[in-house]
Amino acid sequence: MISAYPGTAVRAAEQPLLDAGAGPELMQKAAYGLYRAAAGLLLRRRGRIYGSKTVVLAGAGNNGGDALYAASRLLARGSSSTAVLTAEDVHSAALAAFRGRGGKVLTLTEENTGTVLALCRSSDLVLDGILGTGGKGGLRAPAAGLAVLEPARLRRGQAPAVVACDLPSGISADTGAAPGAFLRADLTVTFGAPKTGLMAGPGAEAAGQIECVDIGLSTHLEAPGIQRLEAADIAGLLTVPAPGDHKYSRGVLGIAAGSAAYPGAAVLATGAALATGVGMVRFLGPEPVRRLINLQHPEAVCAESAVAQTHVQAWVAGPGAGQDEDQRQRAVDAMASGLPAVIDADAISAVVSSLGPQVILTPHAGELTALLTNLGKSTDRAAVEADPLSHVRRAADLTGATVLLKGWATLVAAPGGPVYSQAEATPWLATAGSGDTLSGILGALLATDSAGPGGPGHYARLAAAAASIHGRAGALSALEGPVEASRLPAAIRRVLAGFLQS
Ligand SMILES: NC(=O)C1=CN([C@@H]2O[C@H](COP(=O)(O)OP(=O)(O)OC[C@H]3O[C@@H](n4cnc5c(N)ncnc54)[C@H](OP(=O)(O)O)[C@@H]3O)[C@@H](O)[C@H]2O)[C@@H](O)CC1
Ligand SMILES: Nc1ncnc2c1ncn2[C@@H]1O[C@H](COP(=O)(O)OP(=O)(O)O)[C@@H](O)[C@H]1O
Ligand SMILES: [K+]
Repeated sequence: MISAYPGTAVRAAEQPLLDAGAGPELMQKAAYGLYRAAAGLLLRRRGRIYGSKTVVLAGAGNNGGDALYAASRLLARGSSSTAVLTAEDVHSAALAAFRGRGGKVLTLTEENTGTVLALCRSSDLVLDGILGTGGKGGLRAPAAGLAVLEPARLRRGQAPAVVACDLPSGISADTGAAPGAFLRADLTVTFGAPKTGLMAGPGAEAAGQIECVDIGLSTHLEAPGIQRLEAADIAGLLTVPAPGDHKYSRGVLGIAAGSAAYPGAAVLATGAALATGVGMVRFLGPEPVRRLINLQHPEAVCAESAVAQTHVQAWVAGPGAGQDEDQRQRAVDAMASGLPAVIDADAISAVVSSLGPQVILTPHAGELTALLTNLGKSTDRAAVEADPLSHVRRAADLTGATVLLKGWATLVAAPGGPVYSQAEATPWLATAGSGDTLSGILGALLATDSAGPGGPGHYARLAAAAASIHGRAGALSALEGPVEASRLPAAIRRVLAGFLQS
């Protein structure tokens, strides 16, 4: 499990160490970690550090100091380096060390921004030390003019590797929101602990890969703001059938999905649930959808009954339900049943407040916007996308349900906390029907959950595990070309086989 902390909490944890005079030592530890990561990247990209070209973007604070000290170490290994100062005063000792190793220095102005961008683009590595946890708002001029710099991962052809020092400059270390211009990185080397701003919203997209350098803060940190499940955590959440099990004891999942208008969503949710592994799927829906389900999945047991007459351990309701009134009623009944229930897509419009954490809402940003607006907290999609962490927390607190907000980094908030973030996905998953398969995966995890409620955040953990399995399946599928939702179940089976063998 990876634990992330708001920038403000990390600064508070640093304070006793700073008061004890350990500031310079902490900075040297941070700079050494940054240098090691940057040197590793240079070695992977060009085989050696000697002869490489680096640019350090250095702002007024300690973030600039870290980056300048790291670049000094690269200078000592034969890299040529230019420091571009984005503020009048930068960390004087670090700048002196950089100059002492033969680094060149220039000051950024609006007039020379074009030249500096060209210098960055022709270099091997750019170290972003403009702003760290002390940043307020987006990048200001003239540094804002550097926000157009694209890191290598977003550009085919020649581009520098961009390494962010502690966090991408211009991103809120607490929320991941981008109040204005910000820089994107290939790799973020963060100090003390990952910041929550690296795991949500624009911050998660801007960070690229995340590497954490231990500078000895862990004993000073309290409750994390965001957690991220790793492979071992997910493997521990999966229920494997025991020798004495039968199909009913393994867990039966009820799926109320699809409509005459959108039958395919029901097939995708059912296929993903079966691939994740359940004792049985009981499918409820109109006759043409049932026929299609049975053609694709003969093992699904189909009926047109109501939720109250259907004995299951968990529900999925909503994918492809469209305006079908019977499916809408089934979603309402599933939410009221007290059983774990995934409420997706069109069924999210039937959500009221006073739900329990066993109800898991799975909106994308547009659906979350509509949900919050229906609950009297009017917002718009741009605001949700700019700061998804605050919005997903608000939705969980308002409804009492667990809320999974889909995106590049999928966030899951339990009412009152905790929050999980999973970012194993690929943008190739942004394809119609892919969300329906996520519902099926999560439904299967809920139906087969042998651990039961198990304390606050239990359902959020299962939802985070489902998002991770979905993301990994998407990434695996994308290795063979563009992702088709109907091919995800095969990839889900491979991902799960990997977890179960480990
Ligand atoms: N403390 C420790 O123990 C350790 C800390 N470490 C490192 O220190 C970093 C935090 O350092 P920091 O506190 O100096 O803040 P930092 O983000 O570098 O810059 C603040 C300066 O920027 C300015 N500024 C603010 N917003 C701005 C904007 N939008 N656009 C332009 N300027 C803006 C602001 O000026 P002001 O806004 O107040 O006028 C102020 O001058 C942390 O991320 C980590 O890298 C490591 O070495 C490990 C040990
Ligand atoms: N840019 C992206 N990068 C990674 N995953 C994404 C991206 N955009 C969307 N996804 C994922 O794709 C899925 C899309 O779900 P959704 O919009 O509900 O699709 P549908 O309703 O068509 O099934 C979600 O799991 C989401 O997290
Ligand atoms: K930075």
